[in-house]
Amino acid sequence: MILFPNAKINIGLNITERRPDGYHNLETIFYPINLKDALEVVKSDELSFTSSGIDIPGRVEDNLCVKGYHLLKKDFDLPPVKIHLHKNIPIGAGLGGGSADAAFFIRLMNEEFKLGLSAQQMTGYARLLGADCAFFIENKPVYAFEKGDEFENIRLDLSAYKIVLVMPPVHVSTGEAYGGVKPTPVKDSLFDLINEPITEWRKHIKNDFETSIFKNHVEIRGVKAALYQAGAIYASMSGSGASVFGIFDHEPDVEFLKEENEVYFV
Ligand SMILES: C[C@](O)(CO)[C@H](O)COP(=O)(O)OP(=O)(O)OC[C@H]1O[C@@H](n2ccc(N)nc2=O)[C@H](O)[C@@H]1O
Ligand SMILES: Nc1ncnc2c1ncn2[C@@H]1O[C@H](COP(=O)(O)OP(=O)(O)OP(=O)(O)O)[C@@H](O)[C@H]1O
Repeated sequence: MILFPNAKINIGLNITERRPDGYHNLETIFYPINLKDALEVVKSDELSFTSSGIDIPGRVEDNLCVKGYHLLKKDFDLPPVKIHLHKNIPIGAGLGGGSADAAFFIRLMNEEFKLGLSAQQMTGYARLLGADCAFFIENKPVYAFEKGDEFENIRLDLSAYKIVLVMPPVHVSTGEAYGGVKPTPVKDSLFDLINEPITEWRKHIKNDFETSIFKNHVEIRGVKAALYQAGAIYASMSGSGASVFGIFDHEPDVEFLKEENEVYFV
């Protein structure tokens, strides 16, 4: 069976406090976008993992799909499988690519081997693999809070707009990004702010990671400025970076950004 795990963007991201477990409480809007990996799983004689496309750093046993297999294997009598991942979603981008692979792997195994897991149970497994993973089980626009793994449904449809995603030639690790932020409680919640017209978002909706990441990586700040110059209604870094997205009400001319960056229309 083949599934196509998609990326997400964060519209606003407020890091509100440090938790006793070393993680941070936050609030953000997760929005799924049309940039996808391809994940294939077939029954086999032994467990294996291969990948193509963008190179994935790290050991095979640390790949979130392989970790997902071992997690489910604890509770279910699973046969060995051959996993192949074609990687299109940039890594170290704040797009949740690895997390999407993990969640879609759980969904795929549930369907292929009739594990009978509900969405809520799959979300429980996904949460154990990473804070971002849980979102990709239901994979619809949500307001997320706590570690980013508790959700409230929202109505948000950006299909009438053009979303341009820019990946500068820089990778930011999630750990590095959290290390640079001073948690601050919020006055106005994103849960309400997201209902304002998009033309108002620029004034009120921010990503707390930008301050420190822009200091260390001026080229990322440059991309955001360029998207506004090209006429974006709203532009922001996604998650912990390094990708930056712009929301436009027209097809923008962003040819000039392609010289230095990867550019996607999502
Ligand atoms: C930046 C975001 O992408 C926003 O959606 C996420 O918060 C990151 O989620 P993720 O990559 O799934 O994170 P995990 O793999 O669970 O954790 C990576 C590292 O990020 C930090 N981390 C992550 C999530 C969170 N709420 N607080 C944290 O402090 C921790 O240092 C952790 O060791
Ligand atoms: N299936 C996978 N795809 C990509 N990276 C993976 C995968 N499984 C494990 N990883 C590991 O995760 C690391 C990427 O995580 P990182 O948080 O830096 O980037 P990200 O893709 O932007 O994710 P996020 O949006 O959650 O921050 C890689 O260095 C890699 O070692």
